[in-house]
Amino acid sequence: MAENSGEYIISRCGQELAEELRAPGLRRASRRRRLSCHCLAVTASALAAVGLASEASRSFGSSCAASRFLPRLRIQLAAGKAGTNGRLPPTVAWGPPPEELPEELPDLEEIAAEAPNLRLGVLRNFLDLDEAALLHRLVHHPLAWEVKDRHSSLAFKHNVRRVEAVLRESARRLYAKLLCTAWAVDHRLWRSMRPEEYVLPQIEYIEYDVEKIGGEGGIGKHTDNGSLVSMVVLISDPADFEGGLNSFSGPPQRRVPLKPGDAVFFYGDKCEHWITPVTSGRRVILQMELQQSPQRLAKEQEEQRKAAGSRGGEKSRRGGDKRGRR
Ligand SMILES: O=C(O)CCC(=O)C(=O)O
Ligand SMILES: [Fe+2]
Repeated sequence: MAENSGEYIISRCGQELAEELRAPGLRRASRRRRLSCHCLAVTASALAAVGLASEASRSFGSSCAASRFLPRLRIQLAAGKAGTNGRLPPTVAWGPPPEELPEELPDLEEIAAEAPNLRLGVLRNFLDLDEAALLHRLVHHPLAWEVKDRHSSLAFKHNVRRVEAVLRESARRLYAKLLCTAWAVDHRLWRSMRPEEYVLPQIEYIEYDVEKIGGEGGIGKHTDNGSLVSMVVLISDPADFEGGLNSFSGPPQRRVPLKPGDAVFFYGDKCEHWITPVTSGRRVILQMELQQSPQRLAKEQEEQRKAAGSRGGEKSRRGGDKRGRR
């Protein structure tokens, strides 16, 4: 196995990373030197983050400065589909640094529920005006792309652009703040993220613009399937729209009015949520979901299949009456 091939790197990073790197594609592409600079940089930083900095620079050259990325992020290259310039930026995994504990979050307001998984966390003034302005600018960047991936059974009227790649590349401090805070909130409220596992962050700029949509905006009751931690931050002025109140199933059912910059965190996969219709104006939010790894999802589904089998063929949770968003 040649030292500088993707295969070598993959063998050093272990089976899980190999799957995420989609080994054959990476090997072919790196041999022909046809991976985009962006992909190379992400790959290089992935290697640096798992302690293979010298391999990263040997394999991809010093032009892909691994140090451009936050060293505490464990990064992996995942699937790329058609999108920006015919390719979507790769999904990049994140895992909490094993040796660090999350911040204490003294300002976190906890909103109780009967079941621990339905607890909510609110951080007032989580993002400031400059951070909101940065988001309004970056959403027009070529690394942000439009998605239409909501489940067909879900009632929604809004426009969505994915921004995790542009945040990772151009607003690293903000990107790290979102992830580290979500990790800390999870640690306090649900402990759904396991320290040795990674998550796949999906960050979306979502706009409900009644004029643009040609009617009321909104999203019906749903769960964010596979999301261990979901976050919604209001980044427009409530004076600019009517309706759009964040609501969560209980017991007890809760409504969480947000002011600009306020964030609400919830266990997306478990806690049903929706907003009241946006009846006029324009409401904009930043939403983040920390999706569980495909390995964990497969394991969970297998356990559910087994449990359903032992209960005599009852439908699995995901195959039941959940209104999955995707
Ligand atoms: O607009 C919101 O506040 C919530 C959006 C949401 O839950 C979603 O897009 O999954
Ligand atoms: Fe949602």
